[in-house]
Amino acid sequence: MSHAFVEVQKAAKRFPSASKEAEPLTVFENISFQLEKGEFVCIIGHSGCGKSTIMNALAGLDQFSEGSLVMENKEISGPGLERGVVFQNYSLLPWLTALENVRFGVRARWKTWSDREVTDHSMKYLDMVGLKEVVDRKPSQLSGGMRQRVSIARAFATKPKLLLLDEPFGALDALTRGVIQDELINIWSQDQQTVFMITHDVDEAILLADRIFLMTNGPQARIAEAVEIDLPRPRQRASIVKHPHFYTIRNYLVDFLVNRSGELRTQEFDGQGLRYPTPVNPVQLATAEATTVSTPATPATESQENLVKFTPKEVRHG
Ligand SMILES: Nc1ncnc2c1ncn2[C@@H]1O[C@H](COP(=O)(O)OP(=O)(O)OP(=O)(O)O)[C@@H](O)[C@H]1O
Repeated sequence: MSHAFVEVQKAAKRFPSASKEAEPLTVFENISFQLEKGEFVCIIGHSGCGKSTIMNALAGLDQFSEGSLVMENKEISGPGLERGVVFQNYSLLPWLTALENVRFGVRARWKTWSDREVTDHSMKYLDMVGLKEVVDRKPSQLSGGMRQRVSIARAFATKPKLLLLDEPFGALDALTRGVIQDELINIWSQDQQTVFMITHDVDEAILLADRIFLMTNGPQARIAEAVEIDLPRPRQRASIVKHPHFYTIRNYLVDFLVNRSGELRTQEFDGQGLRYPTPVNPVQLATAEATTVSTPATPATESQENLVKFTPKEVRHG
């Protein structure tokens, strides 16, 4: 029996090809990972590698072709209120106001609550995302950022044990995105839900995540590594870039996406051991002595010198 909150083992997804003669499309295979309770995990990888397919399976909206998926030792076989999803396109009910959209989710979750309790609880979360003044507006009367906030408020208000975020800020401008990221951190730090989030934004992943899963390119994609983000919390967007590890981690992630996500596809992987990079002191790297120093000797810069100063280290055997 697993002690992990969520456990995926040897998962694969195959789609039949258009012609009968051709092989089915294997989007990904041999994917195994665990999520610990209260953990914030981001997953990044190039378009088409199967991130949304994994998320849909976690949400219970789709199934793997092979492998197992359990949450608290129970197989996930369909959608459930213990899992909340926020999609990029908000998915609000257009005929309901912001408040009614949130109330809808809260009412479904707590059927015995009075109307007052449902409203108060919904208002609390709308207030948290800064929408107290516009709760009576319908989605068409709200900006994109406001709609996404309603969607986040609705998901968090139902207090799902597992929150699934599929590029929730993808359509937002940089300023709004930053504000909502801060709100997400605030709510998550209060409620300590487990969050699994897809993003294409490396900086966003570093700001938010405890671990970042790196997916190789599809087809036959897999999770190649899990990068542990050891930057202290609470993290602030403005100051996180000054941390000596920030650019080291960032460069490592960018290097993976630009240079390694394609090459790694052909390498053998047993689906069990996930790896994270241990920052290596560039000076000691030159002497080939130590392999685990947590802080680079020189202040981090965005220069090429800082690229890939890591030695992967095996962790988490499932
Ligand atoms: N119903 C389907 N039938 C056939 N192929 C599909 C189906 N659904 C998804 N795919 C394929 O599966 C692959 C993975 O899709 P998915 O949306 O999970 O990728 P992704 O990593 O989330 O991409 P993006 O970052 O662009 O959102 C893609 O090549 C897609 O074309």
